Amino acid sequence: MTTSTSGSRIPAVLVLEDGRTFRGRAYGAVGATFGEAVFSTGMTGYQETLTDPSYHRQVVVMTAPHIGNTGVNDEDPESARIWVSGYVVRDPARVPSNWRSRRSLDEELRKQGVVGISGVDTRALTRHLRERGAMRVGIFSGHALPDEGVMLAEVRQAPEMKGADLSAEVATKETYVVPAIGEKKFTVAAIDLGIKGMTPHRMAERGIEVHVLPATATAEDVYAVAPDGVFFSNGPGDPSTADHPVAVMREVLSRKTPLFGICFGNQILGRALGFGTYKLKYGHRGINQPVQDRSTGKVEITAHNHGFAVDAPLEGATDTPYGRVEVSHVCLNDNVVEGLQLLDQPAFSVQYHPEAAAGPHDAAYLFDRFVSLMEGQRA
Ligand SMILES: NC(=O)CC[C@H](N)C(=O)O
Repeated sequence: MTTSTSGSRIPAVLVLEDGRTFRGRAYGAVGATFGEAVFSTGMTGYQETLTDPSYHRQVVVMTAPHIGNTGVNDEDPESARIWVSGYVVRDPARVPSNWRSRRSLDEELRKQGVVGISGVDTRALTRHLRERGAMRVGIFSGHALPDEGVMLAEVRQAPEMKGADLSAEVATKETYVVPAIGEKKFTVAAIDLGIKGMTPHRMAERGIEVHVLPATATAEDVYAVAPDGVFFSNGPGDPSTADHPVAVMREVLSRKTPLFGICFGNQILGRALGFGTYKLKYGHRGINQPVQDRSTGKVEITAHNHGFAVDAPLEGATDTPYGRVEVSHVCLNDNVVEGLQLLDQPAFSVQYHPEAAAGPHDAAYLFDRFVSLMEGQRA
């Protein structure tokens, strides 16, 4: 039997920056942590969520009440470590059960020093965040907790997500290559702004050799790999700070190289084309978000993790220095822009996660569209 904090008696308290508090018990590491409080509606896929670098500096609240049921395996992580800065659950599994499970989730959180809290009414907390918006939060655990006023002051001193430039903190420092599976058909330069492991894998499955470059890569670095296409990844932080990738993308657009972006990559395309980005009240996070592909009219259920969005006109084409652009995808819950498609050159992006880790596979066709753009360029 592994020791577990899921039955822990160590007190913990969650303090929101507006002064609301929730009491519970320590889960994972014991200590104090800070971040932006956000909620995820995924019923499964907690390992993918925890290890998605886009969650850097966020404290994730799980709306699904039972977390940890399938333990922790060695196959599902999306990167080499847990990135969330804190984790909030209602009722952690006392005994994980799955053929792939190697250890319990609370053990893994402790091993990686991630402070969490359990026994919280995560529905009430989520409703609060939905009404008031995402905000800073602290989790404090231990037998001798500071006064509430002290904790609140610490929460209010933590950095905000708005204005945060975080890609370089999570991205690879060195270029690495993910080989094509089977016959190699294309080379893609992928700018790592916080890339999830499944993304190059989805490309590799389609015969693409993926050169994953650091967030600081220049256009020269990109073209040094002689790419058939260029990809801009997901990543943490505020897209309004991403001036360097925006400049690199403009170079790619001016050369008309096939281009695909996911999530942060979509926001960077928006900015490269001259649109603004803004912070959503509480964002989209989970694996059950309905999106419409306006080119086919089809509705897909998709995985999301974004707190910012592109401010582009939903109807009609907009003229940009790189030709006309249309909003290709919209979220059916709130009409947020979920994709951009250039009409006069081979470039597009989506705000959500076709790599589906975790999440439904409805949007896998987007990787095929990227392949078609690269084929079209060769024809
Ligand atoms: N998953 C992502 O790429 C997120 C993009 C950006 N950090 C946001 O919150 O909107």
